[in-house]
Amino acid sequence: MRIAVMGTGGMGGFLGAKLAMAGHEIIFIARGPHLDAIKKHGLKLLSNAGDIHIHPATATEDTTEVGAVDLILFCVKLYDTTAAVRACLPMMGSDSFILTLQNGVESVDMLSSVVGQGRTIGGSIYVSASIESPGVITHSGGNNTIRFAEVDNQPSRRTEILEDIFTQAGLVGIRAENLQVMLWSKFVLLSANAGVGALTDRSAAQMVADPLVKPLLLAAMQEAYDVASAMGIPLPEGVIDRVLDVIVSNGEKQDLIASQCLDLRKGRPLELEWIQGTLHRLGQHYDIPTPITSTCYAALKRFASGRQNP
Ligand SMILES: NC(=O)C1=CN([C@@H]2O[C@H](COP(=O)(O)OP(=O)(O)OC[C@H]3O[C@@H](n4cnc5c(N)ncnc54)[C@H](OP(=O)(O)O)[C@@H]3O)[C@@H](O)[C@H]2O)C=CC1
Ligand SMILES: CC(C)(CO)C(=O)C(=O)O
Repeated sequence: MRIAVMGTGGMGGFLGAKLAMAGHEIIFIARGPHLDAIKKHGLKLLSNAGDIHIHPATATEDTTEVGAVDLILFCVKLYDTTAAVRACLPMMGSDSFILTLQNGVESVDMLSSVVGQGRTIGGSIYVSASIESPGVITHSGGNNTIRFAEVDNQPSRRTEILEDIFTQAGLVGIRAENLQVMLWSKFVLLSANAGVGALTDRSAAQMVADPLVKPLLLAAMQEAYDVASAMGIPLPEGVIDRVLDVIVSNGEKQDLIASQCLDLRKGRPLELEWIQGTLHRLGQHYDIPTPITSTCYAALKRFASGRQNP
């Protein structure tokens, strides 16, 4: 397949490298020194599961020179969404579709408002990956599972294709039965991990192992669960236990550290508005108290635009 990776960072670099190894034609959309390094030296993925070096790698910032692709993996930070989705338009032919792997629960709607309904599939992924240095991605943990669903929740040729390409690339691609349940199940993990993790500077497994922090993590997960329930999203009852299983079974070496925690350490902008901000606002709207989430939101807000000297 001809696949464009819009945003070759932690997530896009990880997935793009895996799919390139499986034989797909990957066009890495990147910018700045990272783009220069990929053009010169290729893209390196450093991972406990085995390092990969894609060299030469096709990379560009200019999406008008790419032509139509079959699939776009949408992997930019939420604050870059509007500009990046507009830049996807020149790469979209009549059958092209987008799989968004952005965190949060609003990405599909944000993309659809630009590319039109029915072009975007929602996805969620349970891995930790980040840009180590220009041209180099580190994959530090997670279970390599990617779930995805059409907006109407129906199986489709497109979800079959995604199952095939991810599985052939050594990942686990699973069609979810319900988009909102899929997104909110991850949001239960993400909002707690990203909020309490960034405030305490800890990975998920470290928080679970700390008797002072674990109750905060669990309370934050419960808040997301309660907001979802108030919205009528039927999350399975044992979802928090399942999330804890994912965290604990990964162990220290394959630990899930929140990308927001890594971004805070590096002084980068945060996705706070679409994670803690969204949950805080929904809690207020549905009259569900979210004290842990709202505290994280308030405390992290001054770092949301990034810091000059981290
Ligand atoms: N990293 C992770 O472990 C996980 C991340 N996610 C989600 O995936 C999404 C991506 O996160 P992550 O991979 O961490 O982000 P990164 O910041 O690592 O990567 C995004 C990359 O896209 C580049 N970019 C942004 N806009 C453009 C553009 N218009 N043209 C070219 N390049 C562009 C950025 O460049 P620049 O640096 O110059 O801004 C950056 O290199 C987020 O929503 C995140 O929450 C989900 C699961 C896990
Ligand atoms: C690591 C993980 C899976 C959960 O926090 C994530 O999606 C993120 O932090 O971006």
